Amino acid sequence: MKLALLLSELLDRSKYELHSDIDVRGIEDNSLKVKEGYAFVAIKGYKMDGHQFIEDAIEKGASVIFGERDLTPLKVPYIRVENSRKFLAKLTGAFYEFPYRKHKIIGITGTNGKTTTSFMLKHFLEKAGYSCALFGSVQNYVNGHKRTALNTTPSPIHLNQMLAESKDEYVIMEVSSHGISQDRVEGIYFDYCLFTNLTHDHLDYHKSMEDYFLTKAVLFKQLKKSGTAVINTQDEWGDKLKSMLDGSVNILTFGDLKTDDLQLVDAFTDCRTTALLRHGDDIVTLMPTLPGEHNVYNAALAYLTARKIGVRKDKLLQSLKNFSGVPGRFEFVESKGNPTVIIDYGHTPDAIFHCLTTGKDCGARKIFHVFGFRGDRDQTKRPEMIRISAEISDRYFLTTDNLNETNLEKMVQELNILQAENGNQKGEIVSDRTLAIKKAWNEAKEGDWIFITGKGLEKYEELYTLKTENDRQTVELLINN
Ligand SMILES: CC(=O)N[C@H]1[C@@H](OP(=O)(O)OP(=O)(O)OC[C@H]2O[C@@H](n3ccc(=O)[nH]c3=O)[C@H](O)[C@@H]2O)O[C@H](CO)[C@@H](O)[C@@H]1O[C@H](C)C(=O)N[C@@H](C)C(=O)N[C@H](CCC(=O)O)C(=O)O
Ligand SMILES: Nc1ncnc2c1ncn2[C@@H]1O[C@H](COP(=O)(O)OP(=O)(O)OP(=O)(O)O)[C@@H](O)[C@H]1O
Repeated sequence: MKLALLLSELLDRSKYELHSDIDVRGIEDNSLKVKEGYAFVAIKGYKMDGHQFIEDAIEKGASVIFGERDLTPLKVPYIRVENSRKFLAKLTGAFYEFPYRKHKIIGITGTNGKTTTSFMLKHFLEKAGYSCALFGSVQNYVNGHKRTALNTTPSPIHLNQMLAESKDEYVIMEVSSHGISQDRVEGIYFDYCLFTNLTHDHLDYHKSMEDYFLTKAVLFKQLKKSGTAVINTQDEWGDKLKSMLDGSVNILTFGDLKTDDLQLVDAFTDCRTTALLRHGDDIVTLMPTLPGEHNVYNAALAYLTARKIGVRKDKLLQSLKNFSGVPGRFEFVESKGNPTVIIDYGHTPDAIFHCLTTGKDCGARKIFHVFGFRGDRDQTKRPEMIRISAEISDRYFLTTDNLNETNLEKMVQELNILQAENGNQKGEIVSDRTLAIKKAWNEAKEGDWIFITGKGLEKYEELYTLKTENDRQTVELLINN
């Protein structure tokens, strides 16, 4: 594509008219991936500064460079832009001819429940006959095919590539706060934006809950004029979001007040929570196949959105019965005569609270809990997670999750301090995750429930004693021995 055409909607003509005829064959922000004729956008990142790799990009064949710094003339044209991240997203959108415009776009944000709500909504829409792409943390789905997901919200290059390839009528995407703050969805306008909840997480990145909230709120500024915000107002931040948006966009709310569009009237909590809801003048009984009141909230948001899209109530209730769950979210591993094991991705205080409480509601005799913390990630949530586990479970094992840049000795030292300050005598530190699971397995009896939280079905990144690849495989090994 000629540079002039590519930039016509993005920059003032004076910035590029001398180079209008340059042919741009692709776009990259990673010099290692640049090919002949590509545009390279230099981004100042968290670890590195892309401006350092400009020469590298030129050597690989870049035909034009964009960046934020004033630079001495280069071998190829250099165009300075205000904000490289925003520009990369807009440039990629233009390169793929604004592919979001071909689809109905649904963005889901919030601390917990994005993946579950997105899977439920995809299921609802597909059962109603719509084709549906999904971009999220478990996997991406495009034109009915699965692809590996590297980030919850893909980079703008990957995102626009997938939007361009997708022939799906609807595209559902999980939008993380990192994705929003790094402008990965810049230039994309949404038909629906959903807000699940906001609780303690990512305060290593956002510094305060207010800052975290304001980042999430940015997504709702990208609603189309005809778009709708679907908000869980039971959550205090959801309520705040509603007040912030009131009068500026269409809003639908799920909550426990008469003024809510979908009102939670009652919830009967046993293993499969049944919820009685009022939708306008209609009474709806939701019974998600996934246990827990939190999954009623997820199902309610998906239901409200699908109804607004036009799917009939009876179709939705019928398809909810066939929902087969989400990989690694309250995933049962059951075997005769053994304890029940639940593998769950929960890695926030609120998530483990909901998970363990659901175990109690399901009639677990004793609750065993195996969990750890990601190295280099929000350390302020750790004490609360231990306090919740110590209060609800009968026995808990603190172990390792992905260590990232932290070394094992340092993590174990931290676990010891955290346990001494926040735990109780029910807790024990077993740093090898597979051995922690084994210990829980050996102590628990039939009728007890073992919760292994934090990783879902993610692959282990550390080397452990049992040579398994994830929590599920570890449990299966123990069952079969
Ligand atoms: C801290 C963080 O979020 N980093 C994200 C960010 O990377 P960055 O821009 O800071 O990259 P950097 O390594 O500093 O490099 C700067 C620039 O130099 C370029 N470079 C680098 C080396 C080189 O040789 N040549 C070169 O050109 C890089 O391509 C980049 O453009 O932008 C990248 C592209 O969009 C992301 O892939 C990357 O996500 C990393 C991998 C990550 O793990 N992020 C996590 C925290 C994240 O985003 N998580 C959320 C979900 C959170 C949740 O809900 O749990 C998500 O949406 O996935
Ligand atoms: N509505 C909810 N409220 C509180 N906790 C929830 C809710 N939904 C799910 N959870 C818990 O959070 C965990 C992660 O759920 P899910 O993957 O759906 O959320 P997510 O927002 O995609 O998370 P992440 O951003 O970490 O990928 C679940 O395994 C469960 O323990």
